[in-house]
Amino acid sequence: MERKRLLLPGFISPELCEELVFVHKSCGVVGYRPHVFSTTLSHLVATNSAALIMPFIALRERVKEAVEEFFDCEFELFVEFTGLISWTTGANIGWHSDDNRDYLRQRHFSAVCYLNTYEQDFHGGLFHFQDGQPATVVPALGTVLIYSADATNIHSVDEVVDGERVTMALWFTRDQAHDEDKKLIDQLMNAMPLLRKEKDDSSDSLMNDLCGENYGIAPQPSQEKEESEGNADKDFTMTPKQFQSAPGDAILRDYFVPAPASTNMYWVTKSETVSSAPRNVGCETAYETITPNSNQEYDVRVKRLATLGFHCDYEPDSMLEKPLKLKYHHQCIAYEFANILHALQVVQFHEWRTCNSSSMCNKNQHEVKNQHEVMDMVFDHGPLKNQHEVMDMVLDIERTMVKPWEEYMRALSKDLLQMLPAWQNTGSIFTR
Ligand SMILES: O=C(O)CCC(=O)C(=O)O
Ligand SMILES: [Fe+2]
Repeated sequence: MERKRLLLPGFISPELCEELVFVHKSCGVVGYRPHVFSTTLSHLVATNSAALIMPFIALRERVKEAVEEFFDCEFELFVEFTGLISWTTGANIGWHSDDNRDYLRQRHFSAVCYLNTYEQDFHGGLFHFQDGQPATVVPALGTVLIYSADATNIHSVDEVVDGERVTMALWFTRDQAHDEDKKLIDQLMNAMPLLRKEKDDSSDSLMNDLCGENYGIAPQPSQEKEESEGNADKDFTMTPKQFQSAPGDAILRDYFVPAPASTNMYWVTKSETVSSAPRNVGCETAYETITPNSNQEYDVRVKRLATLGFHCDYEPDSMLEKPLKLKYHHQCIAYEFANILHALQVVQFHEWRTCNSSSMCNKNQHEVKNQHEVMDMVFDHGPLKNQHEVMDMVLDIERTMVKPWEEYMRALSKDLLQMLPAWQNTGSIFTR
């Protein structure tokens, strides 16, 4: 019988699953159907977060190779779509095949990568094939499900009844005209500020720092010396040896500060509501969980921050894209974020790295103190001396949260800048 589906448990490491969930929870927008959120690679590039495509690249390539091997079509496929998709309470999909619309006919194979686990992270959301085996797929962190996108694989997904079900969806095509890589490479070449033709001396200097001699940019010792002296009081999170010439803040910000998409892409409306304007929601409004309540409208970024205890006062239309400060419960935090997306990325990054979820925390329990516990200790308990110590450790948001995030983004940016010329030359996105 012709092969039509394959289940690969444990295909993705727990660490990578958690990293991709971090990307989704800090960058995702409202999806194509109610209760669904999505993060496409092209959206990451468009919101000045191109570095965050890096965690996808090797996995995307490995899944493509697994699909080609299983369906015996080595070197014939192109990735047509890559995206993180999450389903919250109420989301479901009835019987369908993945190529069931005229504009989807180019989709030949599907891969669903499960990034979290049934009955641990969400309830409901089981996957079913209409006929054949397996009849039901139970989503489990790290599992990849591969199937042909045609009518031999009619499937459905039960309604999610609680929590947030996160996947990476990939579609593959034999039709080069629908190759996602080419479009992404073009978009990257236009979006990366330091690769633009009009780049100035300071961007050359940053390129040198990030990429060494890969770009053939001559070092500028005298200028570097001046710059590093001029920025002597600034710590850009690199050791002096790695990073002798600190670039100007403006360039660094160009690199790392995300640029939000339009507000309506983050705004979840009541499905019944047709045209009401977004409500002005103050920071005291309770947003305990991402699980949407059909009676509420909300900005998904504000809600995700609130889920982790961080609140901001804002006017939906104007303030979120401007510099803003957060409160942790009722305590003001002095650090000013460039915009709400910046705040969300930093907070979600810290949550991921100090997380309470599966693998990492189990491994590092004695080393990593849960953010919430520490914060609660700061504000509610403990002798004053200890409070000060903990305050020093935690409330210095810039040092404990912003800088580690910058360091992570810098490392990814470096990898991206190093890969981009090869991607451009070959017209395809690959790691090796
Ligand atoms: O998330 C899943 O398990 C499958 C989703 C699906 O069928 C689709 O997006 O077409
Ligand atoms: Fe589907």
